[in-house]
Amino acid sequence: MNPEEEVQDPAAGDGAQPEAAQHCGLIAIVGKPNVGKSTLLNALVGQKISITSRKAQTTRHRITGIRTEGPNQFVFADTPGFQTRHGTALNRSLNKAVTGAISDVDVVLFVVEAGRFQPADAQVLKLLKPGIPVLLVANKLDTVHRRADIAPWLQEMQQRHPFAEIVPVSAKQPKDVKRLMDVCARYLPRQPWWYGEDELTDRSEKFLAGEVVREKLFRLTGEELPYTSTVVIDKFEEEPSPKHDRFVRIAATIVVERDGHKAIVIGDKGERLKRIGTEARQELEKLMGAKVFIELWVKVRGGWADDEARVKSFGYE
Ligand SMILES: Nc1nc2c(ncn2[C@@H]2O[C@H](COP(=O)(O)OP(=O)(O)OP(=O)(O)O)[C@@H](O)[C@H]2O)c(=O)[nH]1
Repeated sequence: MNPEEEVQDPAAGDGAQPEAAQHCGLIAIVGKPNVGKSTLLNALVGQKISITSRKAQTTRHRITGIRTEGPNQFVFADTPGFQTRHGTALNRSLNKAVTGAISDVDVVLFVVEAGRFQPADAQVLKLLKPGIPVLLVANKLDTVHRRADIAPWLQEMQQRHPFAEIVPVSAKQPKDVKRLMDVCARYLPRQPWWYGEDELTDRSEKFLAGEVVREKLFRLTGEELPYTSTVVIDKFEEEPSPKHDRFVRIAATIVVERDGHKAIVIGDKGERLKRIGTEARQELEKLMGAKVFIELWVKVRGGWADDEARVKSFGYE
């Protein structure tokens, strides 16, 4: 063949699959807060994409992670934990994001804690539409000490919903995650990939910057800070630099509800805020392959979770 005639498929990459053999589909991950959705997504994608934390409600946005392996491209939609105590504008916005994420997908992973089924789980299950296959992912299997206890529970779950399959896993066990991937692969329609083979997320670096700062904020303040605290990226600019291939300047504001929360974030002589900044910078430098300069501010905005317009202005639809 004349080399000039050779046509490269941009989505295919090296050693790629011919388009005709490609499978690709959208997989939604749903479940009540804290069941391990983000941990599972990160394990499925093979790299940290969504932000995890011990605190419930840390995932507020729909985040997609992408994994391409062999002929299969898995496109994952993470969803915010379903908040059952309704009321504030923030919670209404979270619930809307959950319902939005589960329509129009090829398969739903409904994540629960193995051996448990609580009213909040039932509420999420009620949102699932007929017609889309639902896999029951019974996570945190490692916390079930007597495996025999799980059999009656599995039977009970089969009564609750016509699950396409039940997959007990521990999101922290690579072999379980691989098994779950193999199950998911069966639900991907045969169609050309939507993304390049190496792409991991369609979120912008600016979005990831906000998520990384938020993760550090929650990790370093422990249980002291309510989840209504948030992070707004005010500036995200790439600047020319004589010393670095890439140099990115970021300014972010941590928005809290009370003066007392502001003091917690700042810490003794500003130590905590400084650590949040340093840890966020180090992680972003790795993620983006760039030198990063980050400046953090803390502002008090009382009751913002109750104010619909303000919730929108912070990027929650
Ligand atoms: N023992 C054990 N812990 C797990 C497992 N999967 C997740 N966890 C832990 O469960 C907690 C919650 O995990 P997340 O992944 O943040 O949960 P989430 O469902 O995304 O939570 P929201 O963001 O609140 O909706 C974290 O402390 C995880 O380390 C698992 O398989 N076994």
